[in-house]
Amino acid sequence: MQKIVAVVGGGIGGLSACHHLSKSPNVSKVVLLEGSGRCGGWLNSTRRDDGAVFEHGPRGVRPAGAVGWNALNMVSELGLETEILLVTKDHVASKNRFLYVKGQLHKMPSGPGGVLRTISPFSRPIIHSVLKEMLVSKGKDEDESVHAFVSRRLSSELADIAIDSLCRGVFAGDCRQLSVRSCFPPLYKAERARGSIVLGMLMGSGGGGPNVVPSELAKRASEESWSLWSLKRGMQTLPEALENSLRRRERVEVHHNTCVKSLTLQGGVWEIKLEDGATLKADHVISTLPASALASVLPPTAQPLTEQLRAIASATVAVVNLEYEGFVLPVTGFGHLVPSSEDPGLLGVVYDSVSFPQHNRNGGPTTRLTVMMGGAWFEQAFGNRHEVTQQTVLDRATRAVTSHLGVTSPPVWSLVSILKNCIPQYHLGHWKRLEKMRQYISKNNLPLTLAGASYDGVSVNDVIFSGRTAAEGLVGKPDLQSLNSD
Ligand SMILES: Cc1cc2nc3c(=O)[nH]c(=O)nc-3n(C[C@H](O)[C@H](O)[C@H](O)COP(=O)(O)OP(=O)(O)OC[C@H]3O[C@@H](n4cnc5c(N)ncnc54)[C@H](O)[C@@H]3O)c2cc1C
Ligand SMILES: C=CC1=C(C)c2cc3[nH]c(cc4nc(cc5[nH]c(cc1n2)c(C)c5CCC(=O)O)C(CCC(=O)O)=C4C)c(C)c3C=C
Repeated sequence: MQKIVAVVGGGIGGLSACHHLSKSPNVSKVVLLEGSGRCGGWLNSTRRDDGAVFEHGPRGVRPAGAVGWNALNMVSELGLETEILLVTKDHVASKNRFLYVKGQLHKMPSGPGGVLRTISPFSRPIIHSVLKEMLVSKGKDEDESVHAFVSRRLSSELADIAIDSLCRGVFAGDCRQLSVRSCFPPLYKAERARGSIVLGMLMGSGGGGPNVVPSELAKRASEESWSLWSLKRGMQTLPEALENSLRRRERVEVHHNTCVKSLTLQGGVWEIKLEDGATLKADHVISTLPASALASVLPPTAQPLTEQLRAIASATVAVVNLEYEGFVLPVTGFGHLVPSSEDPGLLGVVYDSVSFPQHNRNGGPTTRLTVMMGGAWFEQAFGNRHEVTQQTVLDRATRAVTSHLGVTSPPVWSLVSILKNCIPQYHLGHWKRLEKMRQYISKNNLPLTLAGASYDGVSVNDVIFSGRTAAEGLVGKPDLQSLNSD
């Protein structure tokens, strides 16, 4: 039977779901419902007339692994190969990543030399913890915080400084609350399978990952050792290209400014009420809304599900894009992260003009930086997120650039964005929550699939893959003949 499928939420997850649904002959209609005036969600780039590009959300995607290949395959299908900007593994932005500890920048140890020697801010060579790790017995708990896991297996110093910072630079979150099982599945699986992270990395943890056939572009990324990619006109180019491609398909409708107000199931069919009072029907809903937003539109009868959805927290991040005249940085690299013990409210600074100088304005040299603040510490740093002023946030960012990087000149351009609830927090027990929710959906035969950043990974790659998994779970994998059938 052919189905009408509604995809709710037009971020990169929803667009990816539609992209894959649109390849299937088993779907009679795909309707994408996006509440805001544009698709793309957190993929949001400001493009200035003078050629400068500033990212408010993601600024780089990793090309590695099956999910990395899958995203590059989509880039290739959209004909965006010539738009790619890349950073290779031998580029300074890949080699130099810094931590700001005790008022100073420290280059993160890399390569054999970095692991064998004592490198500040660490008090002993990392190799000590790595060798000891293989002798530490397996944990007994079904889940553990990232901090507890790393303290137990490696060292509390690595957990306090390096892992604390890493969790702030991926989840804007607190490693004492985040789950190792859900945030870093390869570490958890390595311990389960081999009793050691090191042995798991060396010998593999079994189970394998998803099977993705690499496109020529994905193969190129491996052969040329890319570590990160972006797009010439910014990451927003990707949702724009996806949306344009969907609009060319007869069976797909894309709606902006279409906020879903409620979902009610009647006789196995969803009735979707929109904020403007209109309703539409769908045989199946793929939700890529943040978990709490989905909870607020589901019917009261789905209370066991909404309770679990509401428990998936999210963090607010203040993002400040800054542009300076000339080259003002004392070091060169991807950027620096700040551990929570140093300054809880200041997550770190990305040196955008080092990784992607192509995004600098035309004409004279400039330095582009992004200061990220808040996250799990937002209220502690700024108070109520609805009341904080742009000036307060800007002042805090420019002060950090002065004290961390010695930049005394004022920025020539700046833009402040408060990204409310922008990044899900996979707290301890997240896996159990997912299991409960999916069991509830299956037991109650709800024609509903959960996709997007709230569940199985927050990276752009993970979210694109979640859209594909949701689509293929519903309509199966496409056969080659049905591709481009519209
Ligand atoms: C500051 C920042 C930096 C990041 N950096 C990176 C990075 O460098 N690399 C990387 O891989 N990832 C990065 N990420 C993560 C990644 O960008 C996100 O996890 C991903 O974009 C989330 O996509 P999504 O489709 O799941 O959700 P969203 O982008 O949140 O999309 C959900 C959509 O649903 C819509 N919506 C909400 N409610 C309704 C409703 N009721 N009805 C209809 N529509 C609704 C919203 O308007 C939105 O468009 C970053 C994220 C942030 C915030
Ligand atoms: C809201 C979440 C994020 C904040 C805040 C953030 C800040 C931040 N990140 C870096 C450095 C890197 N981030 C990288 C990838 C990456 N960043 C986020 C989210 C936030 N970053 C995500 C979800 C991802 C994807 C992770 C993945 O699994 O692919 C990377 C590249 C990855 C790598 O090669 O290690 C870097 C580098 C800084 C300096 C920073 C400052 C606050």
